[in-house]
Amino acid sequence: MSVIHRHRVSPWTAIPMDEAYSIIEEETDALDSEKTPVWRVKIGDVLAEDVNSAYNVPEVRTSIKDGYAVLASDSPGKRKVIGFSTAGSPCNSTLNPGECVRVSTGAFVPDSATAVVMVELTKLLEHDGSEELVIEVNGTAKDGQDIRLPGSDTSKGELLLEKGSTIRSAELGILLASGLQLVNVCKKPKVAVMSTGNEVCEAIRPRLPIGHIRDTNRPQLLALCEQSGADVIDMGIVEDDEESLVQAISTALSISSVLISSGGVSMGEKDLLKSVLSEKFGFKIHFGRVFMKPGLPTTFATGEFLGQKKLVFALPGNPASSWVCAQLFAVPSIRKLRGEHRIWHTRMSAKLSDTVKLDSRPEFRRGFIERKEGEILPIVTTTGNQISSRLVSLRGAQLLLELPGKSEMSEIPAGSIVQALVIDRL
Ligand SMILES: Nc1nc2c(c(=O)[nH]1)N[C@H]1C(S)=C(S)[C@@H](COP(=O)(O)OP(=O)(O)OC[C@H]3O[C@@H](n4cnc5c(N)ncnc54)[C@H](O)[C@@H]3O)O[C@H]1N2
Ligand code: MOO
Repeated sequence: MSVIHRHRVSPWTAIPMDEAYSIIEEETDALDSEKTPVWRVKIGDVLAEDVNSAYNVPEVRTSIKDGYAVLASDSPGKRKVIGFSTAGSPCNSTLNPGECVRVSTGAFVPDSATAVVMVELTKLLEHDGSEELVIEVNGTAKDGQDIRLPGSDTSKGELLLEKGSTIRSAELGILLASGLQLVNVCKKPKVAVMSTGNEVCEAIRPRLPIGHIRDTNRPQLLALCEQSGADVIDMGIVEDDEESLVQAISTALSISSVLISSGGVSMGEKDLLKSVLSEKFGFKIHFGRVFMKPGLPTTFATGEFLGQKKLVFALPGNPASSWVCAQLFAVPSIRKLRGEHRIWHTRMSAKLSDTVKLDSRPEFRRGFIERKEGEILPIVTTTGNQISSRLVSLRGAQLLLELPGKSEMSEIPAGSIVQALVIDRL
């Protein structure tokens, strides 16, 4: 299209954030799952089924203490040690009055025993040089004392991990403890990432011609998607012309479920992403602008390619815009594709350290938090100048402040409580 024919007013309504979130949730379907041997399940995998315990834990009565299995009905005094039950070597001798079995923590408690007395409450009276023969128990034991009953930790059939749980170190142990051999794990989405723009160059180039810029969006987006659980595919930099875009997008869609691009979605004559997606691929553009800052021209499209549904996040080229919009839209979508239940960033309250002037659009300022003595809420400070081109406004960002658009209120004073989305470790 020649520049003389470009739109002079955007044909795209800037939709509110909530609507954009709903569309993405609606259009993203969890991918299929596959049966996987439990020993192959990795940190970050998501379960596609509930995991129930295949047996009781513990399976038998076990000792909570290192000590002696006794009859609670015996009075304090001497006990003959008739055997020992250690973890892995159970002893099931029948106890008569005045007898005990030495037990260690986690070991089987003989069926006839009714309590365990810990070693600290006993005295050694006789031994044969290596083994205890007679001990003395100080005080009386309560019925059931220090005995862990079968199924008291988890019972057979109990829900251990819910479908949609992400495997972390604790969940890995719980999964292995379940006794399952195979478990359904969600497949990871393949996400292709490309940068567009004739001025965009590989970041590692030592020198760039005037008017060119280093591609920082693509490495950032690849890292963010990978960190969010996707298998990423680097599609490189694509020139701003229809033919190159069609070619690159076709390749990307043939090997991925999701395409994330940056650049080429605004009002310039080279901003071809929307028209290429709708006219050359027949994709539905669900939104072409969102009433937000940064990221006004953020575009989301879906369509069929080679018989499969594909999602496209065509993000603005400005570095802060592409990264913030990927956090807000692409990350939750990746989480949903890979079967996670909680897909949206956690929201928290924080106290503003400085007064902020509001923009006409709702704004997602980047911030970091500090704890101050005497303050209940964490204090949030923004990362300086928030212009969308300023890459370093992303540095150290833990939160995206959810600031409203300007109304009768044109600023939020220091000390006010604001809502923020948690995007990194606090
Ligand atoms: N007339 C209008 N102009 C602009 C509007 C508008 O509504 N009317 N919207 C502005 C907003 S808001 C944004 S955000 C940008 C987004 O524009 P594009 O997505 O078309 O992005 P480009 O023009 O291709 O690039 C913008 C900016 O970002 C730099 N860039 C691009 N790719 C990369 C990359 N991979 N790594 C680092 N930096 C990149 C590029 O050089 C430009 O400086 O449009 C406004 N304009
Ligand atoms: O919406 Mo844009 O990202 O402000 O420059």
